[in-house]
Amino acid sequence: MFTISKQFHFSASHQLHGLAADHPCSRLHGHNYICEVVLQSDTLNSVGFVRDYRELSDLKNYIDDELDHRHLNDVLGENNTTAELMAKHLYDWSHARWSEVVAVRISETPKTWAEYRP
Ligand SMILES: Nc1nc2c(c(=O)[nH]1)N=C([C@H](O)[C@H](O)COP(=O)(O)OP(=O)(O)OP(=O)(O)O)CN2
Ligand SMILES: [Zn+2]
Repeated sequence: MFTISKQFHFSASHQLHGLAADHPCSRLHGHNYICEVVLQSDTLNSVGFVRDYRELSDLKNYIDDELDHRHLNDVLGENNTTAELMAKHLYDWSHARWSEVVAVRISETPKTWAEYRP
């Protein structure tokens, strides 16, 4: 099995709901996010790629246009904007385009990662 991944960086604000009132993440705040998309395949194309990293540029465009420097609560509607749910959102978006996508990981801080892998 071959595994490749690529990271996409963006900055955005959010506010989590359902937490204790004194939880800092109940307040409006922001992160420098990293989205890492993971692709796997048993086979390689004629060049030797699972998929050309450059073919993932539509995800970069989506992140730049729809998520970067935006308020994620507005983008995701009523949904909470936890890292777990952001990973699921970006997995669904990516897997619909590239069948080799098996997981998406989201980092909000240098110490944290959340992964969605069905
Ligand atoms: N399982 C999850 N826990 C938390 C999430 C999340 O998305 N999933 N999100 C947050 C906050 O939005 C934010 O990520 C803060 O995280 P935290 O680790 O508390 O960040 P700090 O820099 O304040 O942590 P330190 O321990 O002070 O370094 C919270 N939890
Ligand atoms: Zn946060």
